[in-house]
Amino acid sequence: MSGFDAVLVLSFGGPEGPEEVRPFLENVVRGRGVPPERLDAVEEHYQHFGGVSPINRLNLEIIDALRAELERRGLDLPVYFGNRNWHPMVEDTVAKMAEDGVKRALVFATSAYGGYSACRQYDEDIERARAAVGESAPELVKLRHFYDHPLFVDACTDAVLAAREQLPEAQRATARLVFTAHSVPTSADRASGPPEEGGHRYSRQIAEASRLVSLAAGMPQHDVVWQSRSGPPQVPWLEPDIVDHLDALNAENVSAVVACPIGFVSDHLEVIWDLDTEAREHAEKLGMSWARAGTAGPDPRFAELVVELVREHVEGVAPRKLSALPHGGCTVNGAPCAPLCCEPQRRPAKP
Ligand SMILES: CC1=C(CCC(=O)O)c2cc3nc(cc4[nH]c(cc5[nH]c(cc1n2)c(C)c5CCC(=O)O)c(CCC(=O)O)c4C)C(CCC(=O)O)=C3C
Ligand SMILES: [Fe+2]
Repeated sequence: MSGFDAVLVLSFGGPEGPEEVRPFLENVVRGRGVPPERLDAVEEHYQHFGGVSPINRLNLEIIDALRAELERRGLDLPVYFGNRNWHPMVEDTVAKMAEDGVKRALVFATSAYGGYSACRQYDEDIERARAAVGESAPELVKLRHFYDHPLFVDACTDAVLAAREQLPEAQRATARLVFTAHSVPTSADRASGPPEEGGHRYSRQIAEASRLVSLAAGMPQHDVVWQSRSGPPQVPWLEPDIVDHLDALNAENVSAVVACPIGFVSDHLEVIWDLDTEAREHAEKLGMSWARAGTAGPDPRFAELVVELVREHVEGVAPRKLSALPHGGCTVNGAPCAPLCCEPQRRPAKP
């Protein structure tokens, strides 16, 4: 009927023990000009949690919920799991899919957005994995961006409202809603999306998702800021950083913040370190109240969302989206969305 025989959940990956941290980090930054001092600092963040990132466990929870939701909808599609940077590696998973006789699969990448790191790099993963497997590799069709899907927006909205409830009652009405996403080099943001769209697809989609959630939450005044900056210091990245932004809000006499990590689908290490540890401590130092909204991944609507994206392909369900911005990301066998879409940036040459 639909012509698809499996779903592949494709994610970032993370270490599961102290000795896995460094090799994982080396995989992440391979050839990307991230200075060793930055890697040392990030290694410490991971070692702080025993060298275990929560990301694999959270992805397995998403997969369990996805399997149940597929079954509930009567869709008989096995779900596979593969990562870019750590085990199970996507190359091994796609090899297993080929062995199992999978011919054509839908790929759910665990990012709602366009841009090089959030979309195109997952295309590269698909291409690399298929090339490693060779002729028997299944056809892999990536599902589209979902930053403005009503189920994603609703899940984030309820998480924001639940976080606001954690604040002292007197501060709830005036608390500032602050959205965060992973920073990227400004050049990468400028190059994101097809050239005819004018660039900045990543930051525009983040801003749009944030606007939709802030309206739905009834907290229209909101800010969009960035976190987890990497790379060499001389390369400009999207700003302001959440920690600097807390200083700015404090100077404006804002006394409470609800932070929503809208750029991520689960509470992985960059959320529990950069927000729950660094930003929270900074807020406390400034005497500000701080509440962090959960990510959409654990919400039951998230599995429904993934299944709805699958049903767009297998049942011709009409795509639901709340914004007028285009949604890309749906391509075959790792092709870019359009010529020159989210072109990888040239990394600064080593001095
Ligand atoms: C846009 C974006 C997303 C969101 C889209 C998506 O979710 O895919 C994302 C997600 C994630 N990023 C993660 C971890 C890391 N990202 C790094 C480095 C970088 N990220 C970048 C961008 C993004 N990253 C960039 C431009 C770099 C610089 C190097 C390069 O150009 O590639 C580094 C290297 C060390 C450092 O931070 O310097 C680490 C360890 C984890 C897993 C955390 C865990 O283990 O739980 C997740 C989900
Ligand atoms: Fe990252």
